[in-house]
Amino acid sequence: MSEPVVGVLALQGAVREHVAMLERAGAVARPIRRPAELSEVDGLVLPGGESTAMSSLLESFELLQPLRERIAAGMPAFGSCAGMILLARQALDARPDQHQLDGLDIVVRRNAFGRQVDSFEEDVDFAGVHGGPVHAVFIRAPWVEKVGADVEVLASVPDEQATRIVAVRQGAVLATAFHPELTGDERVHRLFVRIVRDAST
Ligand SMILES: NC(=O)CC[C@H](N)C(=O)O
Repeated sequence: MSEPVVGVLALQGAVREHVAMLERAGAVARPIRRPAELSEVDGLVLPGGESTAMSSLLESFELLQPLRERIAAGMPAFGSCAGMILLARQALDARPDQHQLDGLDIVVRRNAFGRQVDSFEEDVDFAGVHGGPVHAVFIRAPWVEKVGADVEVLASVPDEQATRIVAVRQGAVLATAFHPELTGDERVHRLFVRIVRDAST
């Protein structure tokens, strides 16, 4: 297939950075705000930002249902930070009315590292990404507290109490608690573009 078309949910958050990284990773990237635009992409990135705000914007832009349906039908999706929270089946420490897209059989905890440190950076080994560890930028990041049987853990970091899961994949859905779009290293985006290509052929 030629270059896959990958949307970036553009309601709020780090949209431009993802667009730039996707283009470097060999995709045609498009900001997405309307259901009609969503139907034209082969995959979608849900950026970091604020999951509570994004959740209510998804509803007011009438994207919540179409997005749930496309993800359930197998559209590849990649969520970073707030995007990971939205893709999860359940989010702890979230507002009770926050919407979940249910694309990943995981339970995440919002702002989980935030109790000790708001933001930090760390080099993490990332399964499926070759050429050395990925420099991970965490900004009021969630961690993954529970994973279902079909979920692959791709990266973890040590915390004061335990090792915390910070990157996962289930089928064509990928998520990181950190922001690979902020580092100039497009290897995680390349992995996602490969997932999109494989799903479309
Ligand atoms: N950098 C981020 O995306 C932070 C996520 C934010 N803490 C939230 O709950 O949505």
